[in-house]
Amino acid sequence: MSFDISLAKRRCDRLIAAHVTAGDGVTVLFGPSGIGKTSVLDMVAGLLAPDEGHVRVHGVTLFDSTTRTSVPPERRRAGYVFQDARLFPHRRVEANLRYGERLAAPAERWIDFDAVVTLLDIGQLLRRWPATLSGGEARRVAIGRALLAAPRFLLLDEPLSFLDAARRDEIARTIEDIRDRLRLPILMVTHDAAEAERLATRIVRMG
Ligand SMILES: Nc1ncnc2c1ncn2[C@@H]1O[C@H](COP(=O)(O)OP(=O)(O)OP(=O)(O)O)[C@@H](O)[C@H]1O
Repeated sequence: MSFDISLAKRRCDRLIAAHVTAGDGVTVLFGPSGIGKTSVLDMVAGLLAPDEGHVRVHGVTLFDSTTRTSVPPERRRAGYVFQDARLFPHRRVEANLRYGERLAAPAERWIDFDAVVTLLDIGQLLRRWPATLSGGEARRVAIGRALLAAPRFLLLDEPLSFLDAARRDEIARTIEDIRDRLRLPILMVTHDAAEAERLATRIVRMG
């Protein structure tokens, strides 16, 4: 089982709850804006504390309220790609990627710099500053930085939002490549039904 997640949290008078049991591939959390999809990714990553529940990935417990287990975020081996890329603005693309690489213990690395650059087709961007990148380019670099940190799973928050049709297709193909070639389990959030249909191995509806 890739993901075994059951979480609940009260936030601003809203009860956020998610139940996911999923094998390999892309698991899409689908639901309307404000239902708590990003909050669920934050809880899986360890950035937000659930009120109760558990998070297990590949059988490893990352959080369990009954045993008061909570693995710190930096030890969860999550590759979290935020909706707004969050590249370091004062580092060139290559330095952003190298930052991810340095987060991975050498023994845990399963993909190297050149393979990531090829997979994401970002070789021509390495000397550029983040401020000069298009939305789609910035997102590809953010995915690359996440992969270089040797994650055991990826968390993608609205990876196709705010892009034109051609760029959306590009990122969608990248996600399909990661799903099919790297075989990395992906938990992805979207409120777009077509996006969910295209990429999902399974869809978990919230709300
Ligand atoms: N930092 C915060 N502090 C308190 N409440 C928050 C915070 N961030 C989000 N919320 C609330 O938690 C609820 C879920 O928000 P969340 O962003 O997880 O939803 P979402 O489904 O991802 O929405 P969207 O698709 O608009 O990003 C909302 O009611 C929101 O107002």
